[in-house]
Amino acid sequence: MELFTVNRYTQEHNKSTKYSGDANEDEILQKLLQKAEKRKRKHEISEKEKPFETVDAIEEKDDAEDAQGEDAAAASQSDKEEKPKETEPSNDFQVLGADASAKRPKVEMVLPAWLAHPTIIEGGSLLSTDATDAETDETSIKQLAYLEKHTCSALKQMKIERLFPVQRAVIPWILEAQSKPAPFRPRDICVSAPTGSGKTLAFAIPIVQLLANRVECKVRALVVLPVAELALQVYKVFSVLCSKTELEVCLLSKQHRLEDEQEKLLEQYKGVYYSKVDIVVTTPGRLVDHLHATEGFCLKSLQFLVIDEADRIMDAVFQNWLYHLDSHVRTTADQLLTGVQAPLCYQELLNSYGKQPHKLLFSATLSQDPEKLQNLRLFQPKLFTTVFTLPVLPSALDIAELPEQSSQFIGKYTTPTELTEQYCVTELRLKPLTLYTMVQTYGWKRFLCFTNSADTADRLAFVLKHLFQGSPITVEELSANMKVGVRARRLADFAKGSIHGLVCSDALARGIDVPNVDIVLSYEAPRHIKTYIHRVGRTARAGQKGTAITLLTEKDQAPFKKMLYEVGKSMGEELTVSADVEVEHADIYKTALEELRRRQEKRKSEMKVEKMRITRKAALHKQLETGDKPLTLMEKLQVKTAIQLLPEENAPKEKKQPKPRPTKMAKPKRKPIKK
Ligand SMILES: Nc1ncnc2c1ncn2[C@@H]1O[C@H](COP(=O)(O)OP(=O)(O)OP(=O)(O)O)[C@@H](O)[C@H]1O
Repeated sequence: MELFTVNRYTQEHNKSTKYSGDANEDEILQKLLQKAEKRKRKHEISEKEKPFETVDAIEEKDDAEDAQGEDAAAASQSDKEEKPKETEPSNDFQVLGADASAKRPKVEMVLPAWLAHPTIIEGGSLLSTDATDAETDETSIKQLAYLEKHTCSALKQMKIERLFPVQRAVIPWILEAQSKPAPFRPRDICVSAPTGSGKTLAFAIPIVQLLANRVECKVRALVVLPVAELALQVYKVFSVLCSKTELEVCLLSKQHRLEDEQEKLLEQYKGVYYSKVDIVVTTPGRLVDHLHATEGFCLKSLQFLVIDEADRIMDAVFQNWLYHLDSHVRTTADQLLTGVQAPLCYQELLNSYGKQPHKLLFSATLSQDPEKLQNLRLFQPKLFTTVFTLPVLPSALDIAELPEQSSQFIGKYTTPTELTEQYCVTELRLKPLTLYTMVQTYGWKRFLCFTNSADTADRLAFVLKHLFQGSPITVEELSANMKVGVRARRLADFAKGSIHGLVCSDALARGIDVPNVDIVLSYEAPRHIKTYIHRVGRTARAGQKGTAITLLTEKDQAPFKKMLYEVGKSMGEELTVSADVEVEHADIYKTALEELRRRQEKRKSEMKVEKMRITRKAALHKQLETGDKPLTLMEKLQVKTAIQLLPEENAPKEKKQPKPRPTKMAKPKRKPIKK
């Protein structure tokens, strides 16, 4: 600072020799601050463009103030006094367009009444532990008059004796809403309940009961889930419920061939297509495939549209599936799924009665954003959510502000009461070793470990496999990079117990119901609270106890704490790992890391070669397609480089190369129906 002062203000310094160096510095600083303040105020005033107070007038005023005293504190004080005036609402008429950049008072978000005032799903623990409760158990399926015999017998087959709170709230409501005569159309519902609280049965039971007495087989219920694994899980639940009725359920997902699914969906008789199924469980992508490619796939009789993990499906575009579905569902111009909302006029209600599906949305992290929900054009929506009280005392935290709750419903992100949350602070470079040490120390036999990306999952699984070599613990990877079939096998092995730990990417964090997961580890702190809620929700399901542990670096701690705090959660207890144990395993860790480095290098060079091969093939392909047309200079160069990189390969045999067949949209193969 002294250097700066001497160089820039030598003259002043020489004149005012009576001041010490420090005092001079202070004075200059003060002047600079005042100048900055002046400039800032000038800017603010010019922005506001007050009609009766020009910038010059303000400058004069400032000068006068300066003359009164050089004290910067006083200047800032006067500034502070002026500020409230700026935010005071003016009673004057506002000239449109003249005040566009002026600061306006903050507008508070106001939720629609149905979101702000939900129906609360009461009920604490999912498991009945009370002895007296067991004797006079009103929740027992035998006591619930609204459950049909076939449902009770299916539930028994699933070893379910009581209904969970979300099921007790939602099932009778849907059954009653559907029993109303025309033109009373049931209100669409959104259900927000914790992970593992039994949401699947909450929509599956009423749908099966309401469709059980149908005469003609038509697609009357469509259940949409974000990933194939989830669709399979929900399909299994429907299959058991439908097995006691005449209803047919079908799974449409990328796990099967399109042609096989078409066979299962429809049959043709005298040129007319007939549906072979009543309930379709699918993913958005596969649904769009069938809407385009399956002739005769008709959704005009759709009575129920269930969107499970609704926030995930609404967040992603998924080939604009809702738009495609809309055109298949509507029968008249007004009955749009995504377009005009059905009017409340009696005659129009009567006309549209029974022609629009009853929409049922389910999620553990349902979006509060009315704009997103707007896309679905919900009819008079109703929200069911679980009771949720803020468990964190504000005094226990160093974060100053309480989360804003005014006019917002709380309970958006709820976790099961049986879940214990913990965290462990470690160094970034030691994370795999810490994880390994924890598994060894606590003897975990069924754990899931989530990473923020599929690549990290791959690398971590590799290191852990090396670390666990020779021990009875088996660890495998399960990520979106793998084929659906392999993922299914891994999950089955984990469920059987032949794999003890799965290292997963977040693609599988949602909805997957693997029984008896003891521990969910977050190897990396999740970036979003929703991800955290779904990850930890893989344990403590259906009333069982479970623990979630997050590995954090020093840097991760504050943002993670803030993220949890914003939804009224705390980080829980800290778990520590002995440094001695880490030191003990340092050698094998080092070897594992070296192995990983070697593998990564090998992969990198393999990828490079592969890239070149693809480039060369693409260039050759183009040459064949364009016939006599010569290659561009860039294409020639690409081919040349690729050939240089692959000396072992012979020169391309262009003429012998089969011409690639033009890709065609798959056409349904149908067997002729015997008369
Ligand atoms: N009434 C019940 N009694 C006992 N177990 C039940 C009951 N209802 C559901 N379950 C079991 O609870 C587990 C979780 O159910 P389900 O998958 O429907 O939860 P979910 O709320 O959809 O969870 P997520 O939000 O993670 O998808 C399943 O294994 C299911 O079989």
